[in-house]
Amino acid sequence: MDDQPEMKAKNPWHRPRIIFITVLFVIGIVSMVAIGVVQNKPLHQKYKYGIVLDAGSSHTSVYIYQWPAEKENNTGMVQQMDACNVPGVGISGYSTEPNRAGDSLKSCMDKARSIIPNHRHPETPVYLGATAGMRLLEMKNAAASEKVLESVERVLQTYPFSYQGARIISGQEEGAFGWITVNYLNESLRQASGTLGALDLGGASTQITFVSGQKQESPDNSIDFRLYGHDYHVYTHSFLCYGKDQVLKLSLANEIRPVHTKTETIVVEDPCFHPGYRMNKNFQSVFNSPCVTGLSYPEKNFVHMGSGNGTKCHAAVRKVFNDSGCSYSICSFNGIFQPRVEGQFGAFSAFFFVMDFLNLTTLSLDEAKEELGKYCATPWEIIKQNHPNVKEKYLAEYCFSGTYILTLLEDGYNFTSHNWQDIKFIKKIGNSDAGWTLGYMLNLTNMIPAESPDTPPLPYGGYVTLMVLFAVMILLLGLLACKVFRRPTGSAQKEII
Ligand SMILES: Nc1ccn([C@@H]2O[C@H](COP(=O)(O)OP(=O)(O)O)[C@@H](O)[C@H]2O)c(=O)n1
Ligand SMILES: [Ca+2]
Repeated sequence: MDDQPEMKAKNPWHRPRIIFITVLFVIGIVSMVAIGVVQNKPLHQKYKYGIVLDAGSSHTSVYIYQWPAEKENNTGMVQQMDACNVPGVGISGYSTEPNRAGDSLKSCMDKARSIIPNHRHPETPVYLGATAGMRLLEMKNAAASEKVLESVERVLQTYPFSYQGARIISGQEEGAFGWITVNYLNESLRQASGTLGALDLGGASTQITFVSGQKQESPDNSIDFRLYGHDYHVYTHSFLCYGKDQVLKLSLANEIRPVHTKTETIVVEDPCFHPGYRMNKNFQSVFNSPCVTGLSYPEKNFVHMGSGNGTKCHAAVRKVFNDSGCSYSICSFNGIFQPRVEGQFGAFSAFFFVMDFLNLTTLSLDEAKEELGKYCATPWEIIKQNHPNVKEKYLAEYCFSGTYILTLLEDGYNFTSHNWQDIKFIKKIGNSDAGWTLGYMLNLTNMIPAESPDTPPLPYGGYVTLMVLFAVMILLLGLLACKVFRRPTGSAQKEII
C-alpha cells in the first residue's frame, strides 16, 4: 500500500494519459451538445403557404399566410406573410361586366405567385370568400352574382396553386372566423378563459361575436366550438345592411324622403357632413341598394348639403336602429337577441380605420363624443386643407362614420361609458391583420384541432439550454474529479523528493 504513490510517480505515461482522457472527455461533451443542437433544429426552416382572398363590398384584399411545415397544429404558428389590395372596387361592383371581376385580381395574384417559392405552389391552397356586397348582389340579381363568381373562379384557376373554391360566406361564418382569428393570434385559445370578443365593421355588414355566459335564447346566434381541448359557447350576429356605406345610404334616404316632394331643386341638409360641404348627387346612388327601400327616382338629382352638427347627426343615425319589438329577454336592435356584452373586445376593419383617422381610439366614450362633435362642426374647407392627401369622397364621410360607430356601439350593442375601455381598436395582432380570413383558412385546412395536440414537454430553446447546462456541469465535475485524482499523487511526489 505504502509504495503505490511511488509506482504512479515513476510511470512516465501517467500525465499523457490524464491529458488524453480529459481531451476525450471534452470532445465527448462538445459532440453531445453539437448533436443535440443539430438534431433538433431543422437546418432550413421549411414553410408552407396559404392564400385567402377577402372579397369585401368595397374592395378585395389578398392575404398570404405562412407557417412552419412541421408545426401546423400549434396555436400562433400561422402568420400573415403579405397582404395585397386589389385595385378598384369590390367584385360585386362588376355586376354589369363580370369578366372584369376576375381580371381585377390578377396583379395581386401575380404578386402571390412571385413571393411564394415555386416548389410550394402546387400544394398552396387558395380560397376566395365574398362577404356582404355579394350577399346583397345575390339578393338583387342572383344571375349576376353567379357570373361574378364564375369570373373570379376562372382567373384563380389559371394560377399554379391548389384552387379550393370561391363562394359567398354567411354572416355567421364571417363573425365566427373573425373571432377565431383574433383569439388564435392572441394565443387565448389554449387557456380556456379570457377570450377576446370580435367586432368587425365592413361597408355592407357588421359582426359582433363574443363568449357569453348568459343563456343563449336564439339558436341562430349561437355557435359551439371545441378548440385545443376547450369548449366555447359563442354568441354571434351579422347585421346585413349595417356596414358603414349602407347605413350612410339608409340615413340619407331618411333625410331625402321628407323633402323630395316639396321643391323642384331638392336640397338635403345633412348634420353628418361638414358645414360648407355641397355636392350634387343622384337618387340612384342612394336608392340603388336592396338595403334601401321605398322611393326610387333614378333620374332625379339632389344637393347634399352639410350642416355639421354632432348632436343632430347622432339623432339622425339613431333612426336606422329599430328599438321596438324584442321577443327575447334582451336585444341589441331590430329585434335581434343579444346578451349583455362581456369581456374584452377587439374592434377591427372600419372600426379601426375610422377611429384611428379621427384619433379617438384611446379616449373615453364622453371624450370621443366631444371630440367628434368638434370635428363634425369644422368647416369643409378647413378639413380639406388639413388632409390634402385623402380622397375627398372618403374625407367627407368620417364625421358620419365616426358618429355611426359610436351610436352602433352604445345604442346598438349597449356598450356604456363603464365598459368602453374594454373595446380595443386594433388593425393587427403581431404581423397579421385582424379579420375573418385567417380563421377561415385555419378551419378549412384543419389547423385548429378539437383536442390539444401533444407537444414536447420542453420547447426547443429550453431543451438546448438544459443540454448545455448539463454538459457544463459534467465538464466541471470531470475537471474537479481530475484534480482530486491528481492531488495525492502530487503530495506523494513531494514527500519522496
Ligand atoms: N383604409 C381603409 C380601408 C377600408 N375602409 C372601409 O372599410 C370598409 C371595409 O368593408 P368591406 O369592403 O370589407 O365590406 P364588407 O363586405 O365586409 O361589408 C369599407 O367601408 C371601406 O370603405 C376604410 O375606411 N379605410
Ligand atoms: Ca369585410
